[in-house]
Amino acid sequence: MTHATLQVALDILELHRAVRIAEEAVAGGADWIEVGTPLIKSEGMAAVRQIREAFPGRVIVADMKIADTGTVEVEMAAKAGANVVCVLADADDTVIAECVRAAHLYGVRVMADLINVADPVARARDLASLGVDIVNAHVGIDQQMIGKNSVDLLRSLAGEVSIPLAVAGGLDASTAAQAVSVGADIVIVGGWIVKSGDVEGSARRIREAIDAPSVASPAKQSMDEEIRALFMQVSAPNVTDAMHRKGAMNGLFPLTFGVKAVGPAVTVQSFPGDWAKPVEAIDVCKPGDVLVIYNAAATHVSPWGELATRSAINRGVAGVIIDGSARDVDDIRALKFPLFARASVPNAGEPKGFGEINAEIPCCGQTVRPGDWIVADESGAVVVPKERAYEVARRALEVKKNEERVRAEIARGSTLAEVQELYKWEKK
Ligand SMILES: O=C(CO)[C@H](O)[C@H](O)COP(=O)(O)O
Repeated sequence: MTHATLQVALDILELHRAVRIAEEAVAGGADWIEVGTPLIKSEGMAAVRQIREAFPGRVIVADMKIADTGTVEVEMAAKAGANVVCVLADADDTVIAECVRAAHLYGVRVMADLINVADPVARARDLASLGVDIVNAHVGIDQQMIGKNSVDLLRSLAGEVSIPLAVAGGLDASTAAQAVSVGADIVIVGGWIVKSGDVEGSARRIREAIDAPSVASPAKQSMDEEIRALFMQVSAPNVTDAMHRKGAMNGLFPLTFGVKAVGPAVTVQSFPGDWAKPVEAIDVCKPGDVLVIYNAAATHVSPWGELATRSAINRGVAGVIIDGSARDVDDIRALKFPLFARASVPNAGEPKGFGEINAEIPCCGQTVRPGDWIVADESGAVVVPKERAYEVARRALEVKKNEERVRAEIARGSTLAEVQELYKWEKK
């Protein structure tokens, strides 16, 4: 049976939480405990000391990401109780050599992190000859958000060096198993375990996956399918959080409930009382599109109602957003169609035909271009520029994951201020 080492990366800021999370991860089957870079930056070597004290028999990894002064940094981590110390593979050879010398003096190992290295295979060979003990095929969190993949990086290294290979970056149970089948000796998992609402269960699922790796690879999706699948897993608030609190439409309300609209925008520029372009635009939509209608914020007349909704359902339209009003709301609710507007009003106006389909439009304080992504739920609607849709969707999922563990800790009786140490982190 394969036995890869499972290293849990404590990538969190609060030390008191890190200890508990590590206990749960170890109970779920984690072997090594990594004091993650964010924890080291937040708490310093005290974090390494405390984790060492709490886990006397475990291998402790200090993810120092050393870039300079190799001796000093390896020494401080080793003296605090680390068994493995991480250096940036991109650091100068003099730094690597100093790390290796200091590691030998203190009886610890050096792991080199290949994050952002231009030629990972050549650099991994150099590192092995400089005396590094482990190389880590690591794709960083920001790089993951644009689709870079640590298993691909690991694959390129397999068989190229004789020292152990670690892998890190966005791994879950399925990709951890793939990593082991590609040749990983050490599987490093952060977010998927430590941000989970059930840390022990998540660690156990990874443990089981890497102990009996299956090589089945998931069916390939198109980029749009992937973006939609990601956005369907998150909420509109997760999305605006992922965009640094941007993108939300103001003054818009859900007129139907318990439904969500996700999809690329088909836009409509229209005028109050003129419902021709909004209705014609239904026939321009592809299944899964969201119709976004600028109707000059009018609240005295509606360009949308039940018959338009039934037509939109026939076309597979994912939802409608109106900077203006809608009517027949009772019928539309019964149809469970996602509809968002400023107001409801019974007047319909006339189909005159002014306006434009698929032009850039203003909508509730945002600019929407055809193809920009819309995520709308009962909290409201967010527009995501099409160029950043994949990245924002990935980041929104991270936001959601971050909330899972916090939610679990609140369920155990903590408050949000306690969990996040709000007072400590107030801006000074
Ligand atoms: O070193 C790191 C970030 O720089 C992380 O520890 C590593 O990427 C693992 O975390 P995750 O599984 O969340 O990607």
